[in-house]
Amino acid sequence: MSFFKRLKDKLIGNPIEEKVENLVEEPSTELKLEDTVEPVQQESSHKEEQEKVEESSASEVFIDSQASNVVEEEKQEEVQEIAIVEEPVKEKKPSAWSITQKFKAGLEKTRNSFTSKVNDLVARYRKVDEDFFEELEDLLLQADVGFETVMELMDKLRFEVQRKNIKDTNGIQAIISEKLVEIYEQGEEDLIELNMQPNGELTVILFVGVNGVGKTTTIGKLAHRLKSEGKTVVLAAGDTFRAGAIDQLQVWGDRVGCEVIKQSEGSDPAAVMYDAIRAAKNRKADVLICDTAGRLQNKVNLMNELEKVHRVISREIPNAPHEVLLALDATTGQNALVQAQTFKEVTNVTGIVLTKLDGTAKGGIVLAIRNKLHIPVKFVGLGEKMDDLQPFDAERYVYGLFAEGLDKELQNSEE
Ligand SMILES: Nc1nc2c(ncn2[C@@H]2O[C@H](COP(=O)(O)OP(=O)(O)OP(=O)(O)O)[C@@H](O)[C@H]2O)c(=O)[nH]1
Repeated sequence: MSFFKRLKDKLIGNPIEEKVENLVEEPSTELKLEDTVEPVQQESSHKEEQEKVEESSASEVFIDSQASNVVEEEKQEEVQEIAIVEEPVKEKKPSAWSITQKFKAGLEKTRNSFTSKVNDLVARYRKVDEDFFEELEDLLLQADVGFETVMELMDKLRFEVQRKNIKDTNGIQAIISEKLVEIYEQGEEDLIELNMQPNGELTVILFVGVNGVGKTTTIGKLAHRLKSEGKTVVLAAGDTFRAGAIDQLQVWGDRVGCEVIKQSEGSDPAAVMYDAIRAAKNRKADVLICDTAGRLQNKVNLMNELEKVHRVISREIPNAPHEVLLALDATTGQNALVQAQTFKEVTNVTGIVLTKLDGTAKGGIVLAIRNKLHIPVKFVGLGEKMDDLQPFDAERYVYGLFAEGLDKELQNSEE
């Protein structure tokens, strides 16, 4: 299958199949959205409306009107059918296209800065030559893509241009996109999924990262995501150091509808973890998400604290924590790489959550992180809303970088 056909399938999904899936899996969603007044669910309702708009704009571009009529009719039947079901279980799955739109919106700053410069370059040069490559190299470095990745990409581009005997700079964005996905995905496609425990066993996720990167917000968003998948989530307020951290997590717990296990400020985080594991097991929860303090100023303290927390958790549940997610703020650029290096030295980080990707024009940092640290970026923060935390997806990311340039290629790709 060609790159663009694969990209198209991924980005827009199959709207009709998605409707059928939602009908089978989540029969009570519409009732929940109409009948409840909780803030979380109101937000979901808003999200639904947004998705309808987004889906219809996707239809304009990619789906013929007949297919979208079928979807519309099915949707109406669905509302009538499910009005009699009472207990909501899961939220309706967002469509593939609505997730793609989130990446597009979240990467707007990067697109406006980096991609518009690429467009200028293409307009100025018209012909692919060494000077063109050199300027492109500079642009990629400015977008924080990282030296090694840029070099690898440039080698691949030169090779491809030669192989296909490409002379014209038009369409170079499409080739850059293809090569970026290739570089990102090489050899490590499966690592984006969270390591969830089977058979209803408790999954423990430990969050680490310095203060201010958006750790608490991310924990709240992840809890919301897991809850909307039908999981029971408990939160552990393990940041007992920063003033207000416990209350802030409690606010998120209330918003999302999760129990928060906490002690007073200044208490031992390991003791909080112990209580939290007991509580989560008693409640037969599926997931326990643990906040921790991010004191980077003193590496020895940080190491001791995380070691103790680890020890307590794995004494209660062998092999836990199942994930250690490092929250990094994308707007801090290269500094995020330095933080990651330090955390990597003190604990076994299994994945990165890159927050505030929507707030930077240097979204290339995703590629630098992957290349420098060899730790998968599992989630990206694409905005402040509850559902703006998305599993990282290389194809959607690349689409977010070159959306306008790629739309034409996608439309022309084989059906
Ligand atoms: N635009 C945007 N803002 C975000 C994102 N993630 C978090 N934020 C915002 O960043 C700010 C800081 O997030 P918090 O979770 O409160 O982080 P903190 O309390 O300063 O510190 P920690 O919890 O220790 O990281 C808040 O205003 C969040 O709404 C994101 O992905 N995009």
